[in-house]
Amino acid sequence: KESPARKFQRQHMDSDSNPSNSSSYCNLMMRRRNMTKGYCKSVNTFVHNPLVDVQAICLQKNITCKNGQPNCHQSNSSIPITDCRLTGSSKYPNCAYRTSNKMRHIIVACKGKPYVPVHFDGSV
Ligand SMILES: Nc1ncnc2c1ncn2[C@@H]1O[C@H](C(=O)NS(=O)(=O)C[C@H]2[C@@H](O)[C@H](n3ccc(=O)[nH]c3=O)O[C@@H]2CO)[C@@H](O)[C@H]1O
Repeated sequence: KESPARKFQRQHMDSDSNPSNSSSYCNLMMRRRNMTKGYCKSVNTFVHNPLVDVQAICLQKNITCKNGQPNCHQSNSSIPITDCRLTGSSKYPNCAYRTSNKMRHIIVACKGKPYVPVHFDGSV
């Protein structure tokens, strides 16, 4: 069974690539990372920093998550991300995404021992 930490890495980590402004990045990556099975995941962010840098965000002060839980943390610097957003004309199983590269502070929820990212809460 996939752990929450591994699921976060599968869904949100892409340290090896720079934010590519190729419009096919999201179409490829959403499939490759298994987020188009059964339904097209509507919004997903990939983070392009090394995993250790994203794990270090859990050491920042606690802030409230969107769901009200108190275990979120915001990166103190802005980092390169790629937001993937389903297009209106997308028809399952052909999930079509708009790819947008951004520099943002990201907000993650952390959990467990070791205390690591398990959920992407948003970016600012
Ligand atoms: N405090 C917590 N502590 C611990 N765990 C917590 C906590 N909160 C949730 N989980 C868990 O996380 C799991 C999960 O998948 N939550 S999810 O909201 O659907 C994820 C969002 C995100 O993937 C994506 N999105 C969204 C915006 C954006 O900019 N970029 C972007 O990628 O869209 C998704 C839907 O919004 C779920 O098992 C829930 O129980």
